[in-house]
Amino acid sequence: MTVLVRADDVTKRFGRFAAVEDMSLEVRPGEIVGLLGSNGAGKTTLLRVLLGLEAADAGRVEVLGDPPADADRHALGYVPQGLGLSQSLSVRQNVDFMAATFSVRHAPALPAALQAVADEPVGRIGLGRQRQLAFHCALLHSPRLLVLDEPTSGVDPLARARLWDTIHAQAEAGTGVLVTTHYMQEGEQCDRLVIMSRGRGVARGTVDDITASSRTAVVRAEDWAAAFAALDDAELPVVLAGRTSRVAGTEPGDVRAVLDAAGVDAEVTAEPATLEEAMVLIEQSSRPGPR
Ligand SMILES: Nc1ncnc2c1ncn2[C@@H]1O[C@H](COP(=O)(O)OP(=O)(O)OP(=O)(O)O)[C@@H](O)[C@H]1O
Repeated sequence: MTVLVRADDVTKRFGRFAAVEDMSLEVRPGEIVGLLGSNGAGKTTLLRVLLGLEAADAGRVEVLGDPPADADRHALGYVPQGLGLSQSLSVRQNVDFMAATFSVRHAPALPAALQAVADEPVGRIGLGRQRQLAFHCALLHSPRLLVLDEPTSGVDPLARARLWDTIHAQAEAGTGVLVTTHYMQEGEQCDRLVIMSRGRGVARGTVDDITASSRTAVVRAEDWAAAFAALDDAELPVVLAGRTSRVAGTEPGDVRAVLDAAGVDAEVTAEPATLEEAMVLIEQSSRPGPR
């Protein structure tokens, strides 16, 4: 099957600092690939290299079989973190501008929420609608590959769900989607994930692949506050989920020993880690050790 975008061992440096190092990934038609990682992991830089907005210092990138600089722009839709809209132009003028850029003769109708503010300058409409507009503009020319950099950051849960409906509809129609996100619930909506840490790819696969090797000790106690306090005092990486304490990457036996020493009666079981817990464990284990 066609590969829409492929990166092989890509490195991008700013001065001596490698923002992206030996990164490889590919996106095929109809799949949603999530690029996850903490702030500064290198996600945006990698997207910019894939789109030809930054030149790689090493490695190879192909967009529909061509180097990014020669890639057919009509095949690409991009929603950057900053949205790329003209703030002083109205909603309708932004759409007209993008339609003209891509020679789109029959632009799809504006969604109702944008129709209501069609003549407002973009700088005066809310962030949720601005994101919706950026999506609308990126999709005007029916791209084969959609690249989204934190597309739902700062929007309310309902607007986020709607944007994800659009992403799924695009993928179902055959568009390949590469999306960065900080929200783990969004990671769970992707077909595959690539996790970056300090510029490198540190894990990849489906959510199940990524969480499979990580376990969490789960503590249920009548005196849940005492259980949490004992585990926290022992400096275990404990978090509260309702009245249950979760200690990712820690053996139940070690957790039980702490609770026994503190005289807290509790049931301790091992469960699969959530994606968020697995991410924290992956991030910790990929940290360089003390020199
Ligand atoms: N033009 C640049 N010049 C120098 N350093 C840069 C430049 N662009 C990015 N960096 C650095 O490269 C690293 C990766 O940045 P990048 O924006 O790619 O990370 P990110 O994973 O997208 O982070 P975030 O989730 O916060 O957007 C950061 O340390 C950043 O400061």
